[in-house]
Amino acid sequence: MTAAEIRPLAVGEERVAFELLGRSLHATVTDEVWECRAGSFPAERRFAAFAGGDPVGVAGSFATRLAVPGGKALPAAAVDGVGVRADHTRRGILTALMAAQLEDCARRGDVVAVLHASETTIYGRFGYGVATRSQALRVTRAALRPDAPAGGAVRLLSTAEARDVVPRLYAGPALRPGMIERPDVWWSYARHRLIGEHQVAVHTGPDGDDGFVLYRTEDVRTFDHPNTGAVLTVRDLHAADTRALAGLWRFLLRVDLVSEIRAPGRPLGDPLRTVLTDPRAAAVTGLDDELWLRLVDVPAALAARTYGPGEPVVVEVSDPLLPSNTGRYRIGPEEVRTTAAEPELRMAPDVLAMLYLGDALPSALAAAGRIEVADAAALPRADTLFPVPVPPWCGTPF
Ligand SMILES: CC(=O)SCCNC(=O)CCNC(=O)[C@H](O)C(C)(C)COP(=O)(O)OP(=O)(O)OC[C@H]1O[C@@H](n2cnc3c(N)ncnc32)[C@H](O)[C@@H]1OP(=O)(O)O
Repeated sequence: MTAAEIRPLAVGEERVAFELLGRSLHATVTDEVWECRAGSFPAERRFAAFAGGDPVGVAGSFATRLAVPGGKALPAAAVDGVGVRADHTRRGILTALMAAQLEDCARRGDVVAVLHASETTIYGRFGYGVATRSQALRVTRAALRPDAPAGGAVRLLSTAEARDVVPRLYAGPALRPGMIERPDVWWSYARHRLIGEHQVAVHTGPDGDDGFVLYRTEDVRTFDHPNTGAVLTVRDLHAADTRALAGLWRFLLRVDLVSEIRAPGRPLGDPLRTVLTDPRAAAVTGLDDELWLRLVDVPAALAARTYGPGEPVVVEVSDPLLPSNTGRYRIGPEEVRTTAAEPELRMAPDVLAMLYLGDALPSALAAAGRIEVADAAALPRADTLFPVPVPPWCGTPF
């Protein structure tokens, strides 16, 4: 238990809370930084811990929607800005903030909460599980196949144009499970940092603008290596289809004086390799957990997604943090309902979250000891119900 007082952040306390957050993340908050960030750090939806009148911990969220398998977009809390002052850590402050925040999310009607974790050992205990993963690509000496989709045009935008065009072009949840809407509060900072600090190119296909990429280049020449090309880093790339994706990569690969393109945070199964003459020219250099998911309203979340064909399974969930989720659910392609039937599989909320967007396979989690199997016949059924054809991916930092 913590001795700190946990309460909603009040209007007027935003900057002092943001400075505390900055210190916990080893960042300095100058007037200039605050000017860029103030719009993305409202008091609303933010909880703080106070000790001796000073804020010593903070955790916030913004309202968004998360795409789930089948095409629905659910009300979601995107959790951000979590930090505890270094002289108050490991006293239960985060635990108290997370409890207050989850209760608040439930009250507001958020069906799920999502976050990106600074460290992977923190959030499982609060019911968050890894629901999407991403890969980092390193592209060198690559060229597109002659039969790769073509025909579109790419143009570079000025920063002012990009601030207007890119938010309208981002299609978000319409594209893929795991993606979220980017509300104004998100764009408020992204307009400064993401757009302001990157080159922005837009792809136009037969039906108009259908993709964009934000990238920056870094001059890595040295005295000993004066002819080394720059490193181009892709920061945000979204394309409506493979034609737009190929068009944007065709453009990137033609930027002069570049020796290497780095593309972190790309989806698993990115079609890039399929349109290159040499798939190995796009090497996978990293595999990361991406979006962490927490089902805030388990029955509503389970009912909102679609499932693969097959017989239902009975899953028992125990959720000490949000006890109304505790129960037995009969999950099948026709319907999801609570049941009194004996459970076939038992799992904690973080494990259900890992299955929910289709990223993890039930039998793999059972083999790892994360799912308690009461009836082994249920596992192959669960393996056909939960997975999805295209790996889920978020693609939005927050
Ligand atoms: C969504 C985001 O914003 S991610 C950014 C998160 N913020 C940061 O990483 C900033 C730097 N770190 C911090 O501010 C703090 O260490 C926090 C917020 C991560 C944790 O805050 P604390 O108040 O110390 O957490 P709290 O005391 O409630 O710990 C709860 C449990 O989690 C464990 N834990 C907390 N942080 C960590 C960590 N970084 N690594 C491993 N375990 C951790 C604690 O040991 C404790 O375990 P126990 O219950 O078995 O004893």
